[in-house]
Amino acid sequence: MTPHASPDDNQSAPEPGERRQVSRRGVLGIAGAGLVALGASAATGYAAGRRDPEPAPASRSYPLTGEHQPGITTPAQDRLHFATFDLLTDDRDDVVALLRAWTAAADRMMRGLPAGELGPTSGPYDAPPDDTGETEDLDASHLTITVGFGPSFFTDADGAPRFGLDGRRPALLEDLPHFPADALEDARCGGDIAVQACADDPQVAVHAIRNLARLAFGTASVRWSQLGYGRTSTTSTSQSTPRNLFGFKDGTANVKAEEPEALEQHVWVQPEDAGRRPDDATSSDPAPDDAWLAGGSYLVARRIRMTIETWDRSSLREQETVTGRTKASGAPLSGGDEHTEPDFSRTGRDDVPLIDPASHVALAHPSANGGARLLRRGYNYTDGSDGLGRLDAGLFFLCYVRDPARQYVPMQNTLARDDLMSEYLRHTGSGLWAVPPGLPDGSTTGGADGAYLGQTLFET
Ligand SMILES: C=CC1=C(C)c2cc3[nH]c(cc4nc(cc5[nH]c(cc1n2)c(C)c5CCC(=O)O)C(CCC(=O)O)=C4C)c(C)c3C=C
Ligand SMILES: [Fe+2]
Repeated sequence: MTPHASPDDNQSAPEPGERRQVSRRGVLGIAGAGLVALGASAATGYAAGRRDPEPAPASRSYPLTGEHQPGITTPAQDRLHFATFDLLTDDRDDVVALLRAWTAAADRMMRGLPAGELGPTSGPYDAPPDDTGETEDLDASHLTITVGFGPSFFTDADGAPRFGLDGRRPALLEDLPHFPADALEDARCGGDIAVQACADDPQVAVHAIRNLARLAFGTASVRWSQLGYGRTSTTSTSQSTPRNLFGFKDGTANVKAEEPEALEQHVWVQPEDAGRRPDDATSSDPAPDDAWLAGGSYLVARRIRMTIETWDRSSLREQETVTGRTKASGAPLSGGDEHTEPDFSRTGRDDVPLIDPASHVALAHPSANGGARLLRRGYNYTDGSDGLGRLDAGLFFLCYVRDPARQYVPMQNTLARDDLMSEYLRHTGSGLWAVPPGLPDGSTTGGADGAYLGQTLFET
């Protein structure tokens, strides 16, 4: 489906949990029929009593509610707009009001509705519209919005608590350590709040972030953002494996939605994790009061530039050795097909291992990481060229884990130190956020009583 194709041109069959829906304009057309009868006209400058449409039956739409936030195990969509925000206020009530407003808007946009109740053209003529309008003729396009809180959300630069959240910061939510060869740019790191918007239409993903930024005006501002295309992972067995910009299948051995035990073990923060400190913690501080995160997860983002031109001049043999898999089918070099488990003990001529022990797959495999796995959800990115005619392109690596200190940090240390692939990579952006659980099924959003993302942090 092209970005502006008719919503009837569904790109994919409905997924489990999907709703059927018409486009925003279609939904509003139904609601707006009454407006015509009332003689209402946007040109007169009045929004004459538009009803908030019923929860729209949707195609290509996922619900915001559920035990976990959407956008984690949801089948990875093809487009990403990721943004981080810094809060401009010291007032806890302002933060809660922002989270309420964002939740209501996210709920609406994920249903394929405008961000606000009036929409782009039916509000007061002399006020800014409560939706920016560029998705008027588009459906929900599988939009998911996922929100996380960074270390700086909880504590300021001097370590003092913010927003009355004393003791509420999970001990595992620390700035990531420096890794060998990191080339991080400050303007692509951190942020009090991260928002991941994924959709199958780039205009829908960008619209979501744009409207959340508009709603945040005066309370939070965008710190940095990243567009991504071409998912580089599969989060469901129903999906085919895509390719990254090195041309290799990426996402084969990912944790998938159909592995409930693996998700509990590797992705979802468990109730018994409350109060946990990293294994190397020496602090005598009291255990954190972080039971609010149960059912949530941790999100790691890394903007990884690939030195494409160097890669493109390397031989196929070198590319496959570095990766540990074949370029054609994605099968491990030890044999079999894409989904065959790698056999690291298998040797070839002169007893040399068929999979190089320093290959990416050998070093990222659970057997080299104490059994740790990640739920990867990355995207390709291309941000034009640098001043030297080289593509500024790579992988915007996103992963969700239950414990960043035990899962991501040691793996990244190993890869940065020993991975043959690291010669072709440069990490330029980074961040870690705690992603609160989802909204209970059946919750309503909006208004003073509505449920909101992060409610367990502020109200339990
Ligand atoms: C710290 C974690 C990881 C980073 C950073 C990372 C970067 C990165 N990866 C590729 C390409 C591939 N990765 C593959 C597998 C794979 N990668 C990680 C972790 C990180 N990758 C894991 C945990 C795994 C799975 C290992 C396993 O269980 O076997 C693959 C193989 C196909 C697959 O299973 O997905 C490729 C290809 C790039 C290009 C890259 C940075 C730009
Ligand atoms: Fe990888």
